[in-house]
Amino acid sequence: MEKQAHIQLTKMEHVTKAIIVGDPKRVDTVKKYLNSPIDLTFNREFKSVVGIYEGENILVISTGIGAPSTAIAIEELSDIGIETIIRVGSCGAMQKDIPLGELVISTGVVRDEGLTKKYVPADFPGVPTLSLLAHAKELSPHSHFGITRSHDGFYMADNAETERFWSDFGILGGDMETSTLYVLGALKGMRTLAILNNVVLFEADLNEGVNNLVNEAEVVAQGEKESIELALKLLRGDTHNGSTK
Ligand SMILES: O=P(O)(O)O[C@H]1O[C@H](CO)[C@@H](O)[C@H]1O
Ligand SMILES: O=c1cc[nH]c(=O)[nH]1
Repeated sequence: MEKQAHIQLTKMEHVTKAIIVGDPKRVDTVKKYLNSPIDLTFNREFKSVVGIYEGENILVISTGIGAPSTAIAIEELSDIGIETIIRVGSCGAMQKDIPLGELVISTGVVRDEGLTKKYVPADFPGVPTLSLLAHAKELSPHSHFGITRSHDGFYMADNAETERFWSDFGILGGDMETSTLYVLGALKGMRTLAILNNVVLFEADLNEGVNNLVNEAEVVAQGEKESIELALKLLRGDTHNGSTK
């Protein structure tokens, strides 16, 4: 099998489970939790490592920011035999009562980005795999479970207004990749879940929050740690026996 054009990976024996992250730097953070990790590739925004967590082979790969590069990663991961993907991402809270460093687990997603509509109309729901979601609730009952929104950017003039609009419907948090994961995952028969670490308080300064993440400020670093540990436990317990749901 030839290498996939962007992720530059080919099928690996007994590797069917993956963690995706936005930031290539987070791949190295997840790597610390794996036994016998092997650096694979770093092409464009797609950095990858494979290693073992409690006997399970786990591929970790970055997607970069946003729907297009995430869709490319998911397509190519599907082509190399990945069946289960958990996103370990960051988000901005869209409700006042979600503190920094707490986890938002997306039970469904508003598809407010452009890319997935090129695959399937907006009426198609963006939802995770029920068994992964139920297991996450069991392992992390204190996390915030609810609907999230994926978007295409922050710097539009009406961004604050748009966020308030969606917040009023009870949306918990915003990111840029979950809808792509859920929609493409469903279309491709993959098993998916998104776990998001809150790095920006609702209506607070985006720069400050995202800089906290970049600088590994303690409160968001703790959330990142929890999200990684939860994803690994879920992947470890994910016994799908060839079934996609
Ligand atoms: O931290 P990651 O996983 O990249 O997730 C969030 O952070 C980026 C924006 O700062 C977007 O990719 C958004 O989805
Ligand atoms: O506010 C935020 C922070 C991270 N990622 C987002 O998409 N939004």
